Order: sequence, then structure tokens, then C-alpha cells
Amino acid sequence: MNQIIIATKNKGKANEFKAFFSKYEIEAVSLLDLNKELPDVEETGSTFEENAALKAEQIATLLNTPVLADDSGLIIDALHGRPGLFSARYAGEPKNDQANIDKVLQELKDIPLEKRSARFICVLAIAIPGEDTVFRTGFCEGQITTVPKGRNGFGYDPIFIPENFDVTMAELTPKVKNEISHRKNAISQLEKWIHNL
Ligand SMILES: O=c1[nH]c(=O)c2ncn([C@@H]3O[C@H](COP(=O)(O)OP(=O)(O)OP(=O)(O)O)[C@@H](O)[C@H]3O)c2[nH]1
Ligand SMILES: [Mg+2]
Repeated sequence: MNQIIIATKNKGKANEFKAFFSKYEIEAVSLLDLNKELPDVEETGSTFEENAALKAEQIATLLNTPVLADDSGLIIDALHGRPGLFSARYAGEPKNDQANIDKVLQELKDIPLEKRSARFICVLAIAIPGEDTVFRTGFCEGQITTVPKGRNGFGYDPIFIPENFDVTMAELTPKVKNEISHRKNAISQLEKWIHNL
């Protein structure tokens, strides 16, 4: 079976990539699966593209093989785009999904439901040694709830209601999330590239 390395240490993301790529009979191997001591890539960029490129290019150079990376986050209009680029560590170090959710709900406590519009963004970078890095972006529109619900997914899924649904992303099955998510919308632009793997 063909393989693709995904430069992520996030188990939730890694599982979603495994599900997407299994449809093409390709095994998505995350940094959590590799028995190698790889350095943590510092996400010092000022855009999702820069951070996705940093992750993909550094790991592609180290392993000398094509690497896909995902830099993603939640953009909330009433918070002027926050947590945005800092979604993973919005409530500080170490990364903690529950603390991030609590912080967002606290910041939105006086904002009515109709003004809680938000979207997830996923920027994918594909780094191939010796070639220019390729980028694809996907979005998923929705709204932030007042009470967390559901146990599936990861990150902010328990407080995000996708457009055209009345349950949170964490109440959807992984199969349904993977049909509508920002990650799916970015990955589906890569089909031609995936077929050449
Ligand atoms: O509810 C969510 N459902 C999602 O589908 C989703 N996708 C991204 N996010 C949030 O955005 C951060 C990404 O930050 P990020 O791209 O730097 O990834 P990360 O640091 O978690 O792992 P890595 O891939 O960098 O190793 C994550 O931690 C989450 O807080 C999501 N939240
Ligand atoms: Mg990260």
C-alpha cells in the first residue's frame, strides 16, 4: 500500500487523514506513528500558509520524502478572527482543548446566538524535496454554541454547529464530519495529486 507522511502530532487530525486517504488505498502515516525522534517544528509563521509550509518542508527535508502538513484553526467574527492562528494554544501552554473552549465561551458570554458566526479553516501544504510547495485551503462555516455538546472529534468541535445542522461537530459521526469539514474541503482539491502518489 502506498504511504503519505502527514506532519502532525495531533491524533484527531491524524485519524481524519487516515480515513480520507484509506478511500484511495493510501496509508496516512503521522509523526505519532513514526518510530523516529523528530524535532517539534516551531510554528513561527504569521499566516496559516507559513505555518503549514514550515511543518511540511522541515519534515520533508529531514525524511527526504513528500510530506503533507495541515495548519488549521477557528475564526470567530465577534472575536475579530480569534483564536485564529493561535487556536491550538488559545488558553496558553500546554495545549488544552477544554481550557480553549472555556476561554472562547467566556469571551462570547454577552454575544447573542445570531452574532456568533464562525468558520474553521484548513490550509494544507505539500512539500516535495526539490519542488515548490503546493497549498490548498478549505473552510467550514458555522456558529458557536453556548453549551458544549458531543464527544466526537477534537478541539472546538463540541461548541461548533456547522451550517445546515442543528447539532455540534462533536455530535456528528466521524463519517459525517469528514464529509463536510474544512479539512475535507481542502483535501478534495488534491485528488489529482493523490492519484499520482
Ligand atoms: O474543533 C476543531 N475541529 C477541527 O477539525 C479542527 N481543526 C483545527 N482545530 C483547532 O485548531 C488547532 C490547529 O492548530 P495546528 O494546525 O497548529 O495543529 P496542532 O498544533 O493541533 O497539531 P500539529 O498538526 O501542528 O501537530 C487545533 O489544535 C484545534 O484547536 C480544530 N478544532
Ligand atoms: Mg500546531
